[in-house]
Amino acid sequence: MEDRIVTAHLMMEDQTVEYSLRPRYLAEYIGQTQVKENLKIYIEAAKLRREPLDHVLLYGPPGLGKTTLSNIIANELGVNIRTTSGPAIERPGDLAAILTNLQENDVLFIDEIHRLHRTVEEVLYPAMEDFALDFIIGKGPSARSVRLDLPKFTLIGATTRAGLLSAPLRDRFGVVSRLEFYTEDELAYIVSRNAELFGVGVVGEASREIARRSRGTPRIANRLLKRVRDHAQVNGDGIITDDIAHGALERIQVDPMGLDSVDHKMLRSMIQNYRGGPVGLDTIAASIGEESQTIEDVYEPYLMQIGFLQRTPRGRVVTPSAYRHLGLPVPEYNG
Ligand SMILES: Nc1ncnc2c1ncn2[C@@H]1O[C@H](COP(=O)(O)OP(=O)(O)OP(=O)(O)O)[C@@H](O)[C@H]1O
Repeated sequence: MEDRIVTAHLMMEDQTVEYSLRPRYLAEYIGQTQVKENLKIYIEAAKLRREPLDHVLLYGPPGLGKTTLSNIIANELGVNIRTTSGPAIERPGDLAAILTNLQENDVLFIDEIHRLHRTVEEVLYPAMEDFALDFIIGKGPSARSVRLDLPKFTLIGATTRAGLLSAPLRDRFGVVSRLEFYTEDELAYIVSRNAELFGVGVVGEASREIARRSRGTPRIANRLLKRVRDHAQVNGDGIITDDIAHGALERIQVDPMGLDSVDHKMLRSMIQNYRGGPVGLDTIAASIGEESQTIEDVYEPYLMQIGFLQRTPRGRVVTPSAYRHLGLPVPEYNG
C-alpha cells in the first residue's frame, strides 16, 4: 500500500507512539468539551454510587480519539479496561468468555461495534440490560433456558457511524456521544504537546501549519508531526521551523487544507466525469478504485465539514468552494 497519511486504520507507527502520547485523564484530553463535561458528571456520579457507569456509545470518524477517551474513562473510574473489536468476536461463546472474566464495574471496550455478528449481538442484550447471560440447555421439549449472572460492567462501544448499529443495540446505551472534528487551535495545541513529548522543538507557526493540514484529526496530526520531525532531523538541526514544516508537508503531498491525493482524485473525477454531481457513492468509489465504505467513513466526512461536498437525495455534489480550491472555474449551473 502506498504511504498514506489519511487512512482509517491504525498503522504500526501509530501504535508505537500511542502509549507515550495518549492522555490519561479527562483534564489532559483536548477539545470535545461537551462530551467531556457530561462524562465528568456521569463518572463522578457512578463513583459516588459505587456502581458501573452507564453504557457509552462513542461515534465519529476514525482517529478522533474514541479509543483514547475510552481508556481515560476507565482510568478516571479506577477500573480495568478490556479491549476488543466487533470483528474479533467471532462466536457468542467468545463474548461469553470475555464477559465472565470481567471484574465488578470494569469497562469492556468494543471498537467497530457495528461489525458485531448478529448472534454475538444477541448475547449482549441481556448482558447490557440485566448483567446476565441466557443460554439454552438441551434440545426439543426438554430444552430449558438457564441464566448466569455476570459482574456489573460498563460497555463502551465505538463506531464510525451510529446509523450502522441495529436499533435494539443502540437503544441499550445510556450515553451516546458524537466526537467532532477538532479545531485548528486544538490540533495546534496537541501538536505542540506531542512534539514536547517526542523531545523535538517546534517554533513559530509550525505547529499551526501542521494542525491546518491535519483535517481535524489528532491521529493525522501525529502522523504529520512524525514525518516533519524526520525532515527536521535530516535536513535541519532537529528543530521544526516554519520552513522545515512547510517544505516537509509539501513533499508529503497534503495540501494546505489537508487534502491528499485521494481527495483530489475523487473531486476531480466527479467534476470531469459527472459535471460535479449529483453522483452516487458507489459510482464515485468505482471510478477512483476505492471502497465505498472508506470514502464514506474517511474522506467524505471531512470534505463535507469544510464545505467541499454536499450530500443530496440524488447523490454527492461538489461545491463551488471545492472548484475554487482546485483552481477550476465554477460552472454556472453549480451556483
Ligand atoms: N482529545 C485529545 N487530546 C489530546 N490528544 C489526543 C486527543 N485525541 C487524540 N489524541 C492524540 O492522538 C493520538 C492518536 O489518536 P488515536 O489514533 O489513538 O485515536 P483513537 O483514540 O485510536 O481514535 P479512534 O478510536 O477514534 O479511531 C493519541 O495517541 C493522542 O496522542
